[in-house]
Amino acid sequence: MIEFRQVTKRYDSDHTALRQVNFGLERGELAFLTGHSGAGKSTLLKLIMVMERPSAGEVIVGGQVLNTLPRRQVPYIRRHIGVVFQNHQLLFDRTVFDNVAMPLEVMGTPARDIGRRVRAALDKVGLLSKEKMNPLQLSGGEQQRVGIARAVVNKPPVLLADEPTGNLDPELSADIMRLFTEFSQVGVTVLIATHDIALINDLGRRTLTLDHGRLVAGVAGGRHG
Ligand SMILES: Nc1ncnc2c1ncn2[C@@H]1O[C@H](COP(=O)(O)OP(=O)(O)OP(=O)(O)O)[C@@H](O)[C@H]1O
Repeated sequence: MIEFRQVTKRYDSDHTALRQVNFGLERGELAFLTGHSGAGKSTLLKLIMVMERPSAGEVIVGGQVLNTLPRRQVPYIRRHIGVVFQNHQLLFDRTVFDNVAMPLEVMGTPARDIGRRVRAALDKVGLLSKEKMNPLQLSGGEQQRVGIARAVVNKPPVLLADEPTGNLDPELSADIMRLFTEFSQVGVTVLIATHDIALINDLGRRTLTLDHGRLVAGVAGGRHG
């Protein structure tokens, strides 16, 4: 579902963020992406989201080579990629329902489908009863779950998360990871960038480790230690 072939990303002559990175993630695979600050994790996620383009090599998502994708097609690719951020990026002047509905409204989904799909996503993350609330009235863990509902409301085949448990205690982090695992079980390819080694070791999933832009480990089923 996601494939990197000899991918190098150079921002300028002094900043090479990724060096000849190779890996592939299958449909329904859940993997972690880790490495020191500045190792290139965010850059790798941005290449998948087509927020950046590679300097060399190929990034392939869902069989589509993204390098040469015309700019006007970028929004269509992005619809297939749900993204969860550490700081939720929720709008605090809208209800929980309206926050989750946003991607569907952007896509022009008919109003009669929006209600059904938003409620299905909120139900999935256990927040159906809070749809009319303002995100500010929710706890940090609940806000993060609203962010996850918004990321999956249009059923993307790929889900990316950048430090999704950064501000949460271990119990809430485990809840969030359970959700990600459930999405992978229904075929979503999930890639989670994190510094949280405990989280990684708990799940015993494949870990892609970056070190100064190079992929140094990415063994299937490998544990990080
Ligand atoms: N827009 C940019 N222009 C120039 N250099 C950049 C740009 N974005 C990132 N870099 C550089 O690329 C390298 C990788 O950065 P990146 O943000 O991908 O790392 P990261 O692993 O996500 O770090 P962190 O864990 O701190 O978020 C760093 O040296 C960074 O300074």
